[in-house]
Amino acid sequence: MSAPRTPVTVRVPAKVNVQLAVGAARPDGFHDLANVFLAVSLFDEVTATPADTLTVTCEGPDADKVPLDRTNLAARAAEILATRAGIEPAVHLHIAKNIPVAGGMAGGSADGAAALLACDTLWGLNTPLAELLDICAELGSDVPFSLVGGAALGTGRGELLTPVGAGTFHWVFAVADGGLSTPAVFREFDRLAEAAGTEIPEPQASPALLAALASGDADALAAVLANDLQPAALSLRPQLARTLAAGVDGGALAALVSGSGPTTAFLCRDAESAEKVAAALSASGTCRATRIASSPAPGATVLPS
Ligand SMILES: C[C@](O)(CO)[C@H](O)COP(=O)(O)OP(=O)(O)OC[C@H]1O[C@@H](n2ccc(N)nc2=O)[C@H](O)[C@@H]1O
Ligand SMILES: Nc1ncnc2c1ncn2[C@@H]1O[C@H](COP(=O)(O)OP(=O)(O)OP(=O)(O)O)[C@@H](O)[C@H]1O
Repeated sequence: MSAPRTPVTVRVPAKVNVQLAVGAARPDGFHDLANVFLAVSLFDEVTATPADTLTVTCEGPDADKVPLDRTNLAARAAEILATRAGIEPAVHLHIAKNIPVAGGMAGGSADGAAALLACDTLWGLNTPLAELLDICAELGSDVPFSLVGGAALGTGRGELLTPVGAGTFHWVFAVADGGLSTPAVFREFDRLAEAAGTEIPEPQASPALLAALASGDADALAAVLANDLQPAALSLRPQLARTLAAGVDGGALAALVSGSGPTTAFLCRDAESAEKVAAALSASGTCRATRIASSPAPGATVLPS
């Protein structure tokens, strides 16, 4: 067990949920999900450097919206890992943030998973993957997927992962002004369901969606994309409907809210079409910025030093 003295940098992807089926609220406040995660090629990087105490810094266009105290998921990951190993979390964590903050793309979760892997490597712990995944689940429902990446079905509250097949797809993401709180979107989902008075069915992964995802057929996937949180996100942020429409008018095969939003995701036929959709979204004035990405992307990865 020898710990490298040089800094360790981990690259970690954002996610989009191509199916997000949400069940009724559980007694613990969480919702059971059938959550088909897809990692996309928008990345944060977390660098762990030996230090006297645990500190966090962040750079990037949204850096001012990222907490630098112990509530940062990267700091929490380092603390939990150090406590389990019986050592001090003597590390400086620097986050190069490219994933939209509070955007429904699991940016904080990504940094938690990246910091965990970076610290595990820096401290030479070689923690087994199953144990790393347990720590990820303790950090948040999306964090296990950020560690493994690719494409996976998440059940339970989203933390129990089964890998699924995925061909290549091209995406545009429209970044909105301001974020949406994930708990607030789930609460709005509950409120809308109660107002509608309908029974919420058990969440089930769609066989048609899994087949379309595996085939790499963008038209087939476009026909079955589904996010049960979308009505709740639109209820809290009605102007997102204009962004969704602008992307479809601009040539996207399909549009949906990414996870709990407010980032919107546009599935495109190919890389060339994605450029055109991004330009149309920018010209529409209905979003703050656009990002082009492809999927699937690898999970948290240590970069060569
Ligand atoms: C919307 C998604 O991003 C889809 O992947 C996730 O379900 C959210 O995952 P996350 O941000 O990691 O969420 P967590 O940190 O685990 O939980 C934050 C809050 O979101 C709500 N929450 C989250 C996950 C879940 N399956 N049911 C929930 O109701 C709960 O109010 C919870 O207190
Ligand atoms: N490393 C981090 N990066 C960004 N936000 C963080 C981080 N750590 C903690 N947070 C807090 O988490 C909140 C949600 O941020 P995040 O970017 O993870 O949202 P999200 O992408 O909507 O999450 P999800 O898709 O998992 O629901 C932020 O408003 C911030 O207060």
